Amino acid sequence: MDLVPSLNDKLLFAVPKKGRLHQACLDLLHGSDIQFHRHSRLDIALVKNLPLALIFLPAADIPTFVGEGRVGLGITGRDQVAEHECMVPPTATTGVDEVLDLEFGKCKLQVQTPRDGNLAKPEDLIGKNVVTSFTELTQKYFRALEAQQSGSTEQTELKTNIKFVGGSVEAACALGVADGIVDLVESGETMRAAGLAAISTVVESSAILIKSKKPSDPALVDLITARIRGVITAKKYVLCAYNIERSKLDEARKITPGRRSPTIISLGEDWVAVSVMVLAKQISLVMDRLTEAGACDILVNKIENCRVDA
Ligand SMILES: Nc1ncnc2c1ncn2[C@@H]1O[C@H](COP(=O)(O)OP(=O)(O)OP(=O)(O)O)[C@@H](O)[C@H]1O
Ligand SMILES: O=P(O)(O)OC[C@H]1O[C@H](OP(=O)(O)OP(=O)(O)O)[C@H](O)[C@@H]1O
Repeated sequence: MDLVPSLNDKLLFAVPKKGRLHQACLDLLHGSDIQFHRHSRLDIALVKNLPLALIFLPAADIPTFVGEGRVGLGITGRDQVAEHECMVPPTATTGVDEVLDLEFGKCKLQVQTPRDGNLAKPEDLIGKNVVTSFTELTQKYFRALEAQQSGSTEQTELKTNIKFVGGSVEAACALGVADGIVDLVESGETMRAAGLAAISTVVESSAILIKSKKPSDPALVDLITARIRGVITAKKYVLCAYNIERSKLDEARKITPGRRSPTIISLGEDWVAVSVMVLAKQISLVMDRLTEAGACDILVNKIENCRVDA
């Protein structure tokens, strides 16, 4: 099946084809009712219910495709955008704009050295071998460090030797290829298992929705952004409902102010029913405090989807 001709009138949306961001992106598309069928081995899928086509690409390549403009929207890590922008600085018409922080894929790009060695500060790596998949950001980082150390603003040749590897970066020190590495850390398990410790952070990252400077269908970009924002917000909040005596309502409102305000329904002269959005990670504490304040019949519901102000 030749899909390419049918892409002409479609907004293209790049999604990581594998790796750490892939499944979370598929869940987000599902939650946003972006319906598609991907044929096996095909990296293009037409969306059934919107004038949109998904392009499955490596996360590292997505800033290039969106930055060039033919692909209007994309999801990748902020680290990948930063790496790309070091290599190809954005102009008025090229490069990408960040639309939304998607609040998954959180990690840090960190300088790491052997735990039992004597390289405790990033300056100790100047003039040594550093291995990474993020060569542009690493060069920028060591260039700044070397300039700071020499006290000169003049650009001289980089003393630190930066080498690229595509994966399993953490093996480089043990194999004698590197004195230190610059790699992503989330839980820190990979780093600790390799006998390494983080000595500095280059950038902090999470998955982001990006768009090109002039997408072919800005209205559709806005619609997809609103849908995705709704799914992200729904995951972050729960809906809490409780009953309370009217005389205790002021205290309860302080505990659950809501995003705009709680919804309050009268249950006769003395009692009210309250319904309010609460941050999911705070709900246990909020329920404890509501109980103390005299609330009863407290119920908590998941929010499947929502449209609320940013
Ligand atoms: N351990 C992690 N925790 C959270 N996010 C991560 C982690 N590792 C990578 N990421 C994010 O996911 C993006 C893609 O990284 P990943 O290593 O999955 O890419 P890949 O190279 O396409 O896949 P693979 O490693 O399977 O070849 C990174 O740029 C980063 O933003
Ligand atoms: O701090 P942690 O939770 O252990 O995660 C960090 C690891 O995750 C990423 O690699 P990934 O497993 O995606 O594979 P890769 O080494 O092939 O890139 C990253 O490059 C680290 O190796």
